[in-house]
Amino acid sequence: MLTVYSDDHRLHFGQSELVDGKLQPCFEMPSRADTVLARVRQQEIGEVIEPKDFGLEPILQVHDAAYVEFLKGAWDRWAADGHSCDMLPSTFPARRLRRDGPIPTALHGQLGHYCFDTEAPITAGTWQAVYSSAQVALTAQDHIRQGANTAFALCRPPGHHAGSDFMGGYCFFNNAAIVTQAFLDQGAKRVAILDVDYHHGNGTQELFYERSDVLFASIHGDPLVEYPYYLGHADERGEGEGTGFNHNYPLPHGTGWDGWSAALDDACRKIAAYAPDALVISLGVDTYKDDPISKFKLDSPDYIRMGQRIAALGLPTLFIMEGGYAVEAIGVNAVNVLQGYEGAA
Ligand SMILES: NCCCNCCCCCC(O)(O)C(F)(F)F
Ligand SMILES: [Zn+2]
Repeated sequence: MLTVYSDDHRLHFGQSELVDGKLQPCFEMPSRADTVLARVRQQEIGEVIEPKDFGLEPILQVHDAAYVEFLKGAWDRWAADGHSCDMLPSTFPARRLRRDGPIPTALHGQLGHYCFDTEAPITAGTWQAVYSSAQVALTAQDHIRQGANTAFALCRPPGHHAGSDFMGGYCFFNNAAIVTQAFLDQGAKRVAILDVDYHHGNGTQELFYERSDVLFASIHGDPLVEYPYYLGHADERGEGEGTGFNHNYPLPHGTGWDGWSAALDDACRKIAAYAPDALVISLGVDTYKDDPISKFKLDSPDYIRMGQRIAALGLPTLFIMEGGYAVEAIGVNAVNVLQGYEGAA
């Protein structure tokens, strides 16, 4: 299995994550990608290549142009104002404020407009890192377009919380959505996205919610008790054209393989019935029992089973790296999915 990876991820390392009222370096740190890459190499799962540059066009098929423009110029404006620390929002358009009113000209006003939480710090290298992360995903997708059955996009920063015009939850560009749209723009009739990250892929859901050419299925911590809190319930089944093409599996804290895999089996049945031309996996491994910010109980062998179950669908499959914060185990767990998929485990 081909892996696509870029060292540019290192340009993004937030020092300001607000955890229980105190700022600390972000859990979403460079060593995450380094550990996965080391495991990919040690297990010799396949070639590792740098991304090609597909430009901004595929990103603009998913993300709002003004949002992209803001992201591209944000740090320079922040630095010009004399700042050198991470750029974080502090004011957001909550209910009954004008969310679709005039976008403020003030930098802080724009920042709050384009964020849904304080968990996507913009740093000096963030733009380059997120641009390259999207190119990593697009290069892996291109490998499948050219006939491969599968590929692994070792993306960092992740993407599934990013919507058309907002960042949040360590995410800026929605890599899974960008490659899904690329499949469709290249002629695919239907694409399924299976999000196995511990957190609901609110951005991915939002992007395709009213469409029937993308089926979205997500297995995640129940939003009643888990981030992102405000989307991801089972009653969210899509809207208009998209009704019936969105499937959420919210699960309680403490869920282990038995409960988790029952949801996986149901999601796979729905994906098989949908008969997509391609399958995109938002591969987060923060479902792991020792993950510092998550509360499921999967263990490393479970990720092999996860890969085997996904392989049984017999679809061209593109793995997109999302979350996972137990850095010592992230390599084994992520690559276990890939090896389980390939039957090598
Ligand atoms: N007390 C709740 C703190 C929540 N902090 C933010 C969690 C973000 C999770 C990001 C992720 O793992 O879903 C991604 F895949 F996008 F990286
Ligand atoms: Zn997550």
